[in-house]
Amino acid sequence: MLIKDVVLGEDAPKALLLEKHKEFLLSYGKKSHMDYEHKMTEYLRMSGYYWGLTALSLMGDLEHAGKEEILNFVQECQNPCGGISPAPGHDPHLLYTLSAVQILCLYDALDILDKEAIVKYVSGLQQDDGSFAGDKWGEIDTRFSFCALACLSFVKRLDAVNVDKAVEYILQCMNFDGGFGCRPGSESHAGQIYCCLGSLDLAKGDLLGWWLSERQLPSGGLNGRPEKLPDVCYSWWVLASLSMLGRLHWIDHDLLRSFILACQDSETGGISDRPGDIPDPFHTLFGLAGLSLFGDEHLVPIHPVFCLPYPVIDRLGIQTQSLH
Ligand SMILES: COc1ccc(S(=O)(=O)N2Cc3cc(-c4ccc(C=O)o4)ccc3N(Cc3cncn3C)C[C@H]2Cc2ccc(O)cc2)cc1
Ligand SMILES: [Zn+2]
Repeated sequence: MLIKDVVLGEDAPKALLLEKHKEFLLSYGKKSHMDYEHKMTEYLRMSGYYWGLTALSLMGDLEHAGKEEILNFVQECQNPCGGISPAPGHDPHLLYTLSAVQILCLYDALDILDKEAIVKYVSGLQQDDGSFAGDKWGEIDTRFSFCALACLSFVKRLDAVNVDKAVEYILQCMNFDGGFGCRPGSESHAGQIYCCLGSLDLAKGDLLGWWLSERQLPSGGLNGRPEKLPDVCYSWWVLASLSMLGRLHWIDHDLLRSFILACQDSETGGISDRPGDIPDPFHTLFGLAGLSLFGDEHLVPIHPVFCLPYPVIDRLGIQTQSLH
C-alpha cells in the first residue's frame, strides 16, 4: 500500500538551529514584507504572540521580547464582557482568551487582567449539554472545551463551570477508533485528541495510545490522521497526548527528532510543517515543543497539558492529575 510521506533530503539540517529560531521569532512581524501577512494574520495576533513567546521561552530567551509592549497589547484586547480579542477591534473568543492567559502566565502577570470577568466570560459559554461555544456566535468544538478548562485552571476557578458535564460531552466525542473529533460523530483528529485528553486529563487507554503511535511514518514524522502527510505540529498533538497517557515511548524519538530537524529553515531559522516548506511561529513552537517533550537538553521542559514551560506551571502551583 502506498504510504503518503516525504523524504528527508541529504542536505536537511541535522542539528537544532536555536540561534536561528530566536532570530526568526524576534524579527517576525518587523519586516516590511510582513505588512500584508501581518494584516492577514491580525485575526490570530494574540495566538501568534503566544506561539512565538512560548517558543522563545522554551529556548530560554523570553526576556528579549518586549514585555511591556505585549502586556499593553493584552490589556487593550480585554473586552468589558471579560473575553479577550485576537487584536483591538476584533470580537472576543475563547481561543484568544486562552492565548492571552498563557502569555500572562509566561510573564507571571495574570494580575493585570480582571480574572472574575474572564471567569464570567468563560463560564457563560458553557452549553446545557456541557459543551462550550467559542464565542457569542455559538460554534461548538471540543477545542473550546479545552480552552475553557485550561483558562479556568490557570485562574484556579474550575468550580465556575460544570466539569462533569464538560467531561460527559467530551466522552460523547470519542470515536470507535479511540480518537476524538470536534463534536459527537466528527472524525478523529490528533489536534482534537490533544484538546480532549487535555480537558479530560484522566482518560487512559491502550486503544488511544495505539492510534496515536500509528501516526508515525517511515520519515519519522507524524501525521494527524491515517493516510495523511506528516506535519511537524502533529509532533505536539500526538506526543503531548501520549505523554498525558504515559506512553511517550510508543513513538521512535530519534526518528521523529531527525524529521523535526529536517524541517528547520537553515537560512531564515524557524521550522516548517514539512521539509522545504515556509517556516512560521506556529510550527516553530510545536517542533520545539515536541523536542522538549523528548527531553532535549537545550530546551526547557514543557508541560504536555498547558503547553507552557514547566517552571511557569510550577511557579503557579497548578497541579494536574498525575496520569501515570
Ligand atoms: C496560513 O494558513 C493558516 C491556516 C490556519 C490558521 S489557524 O489560526 O486557524 N491555525 C494556526 C496556524 C497558524 C499558522 C501561522 C502562520 C503564521 C503564524 C504566526 O504566528 O501562524 C499557520 C498554520 C496554522 N494552522 C494551519 C495548519 C498547521 N498545520 C497544518 N495546518 C492546516 C493551524 C490552525 C489551527 C490551530 C491550531 C492550534 C491552535 O492553537 C490554534 C489554531 C492560520 C493560518
Ligand atoms: Zn502543521
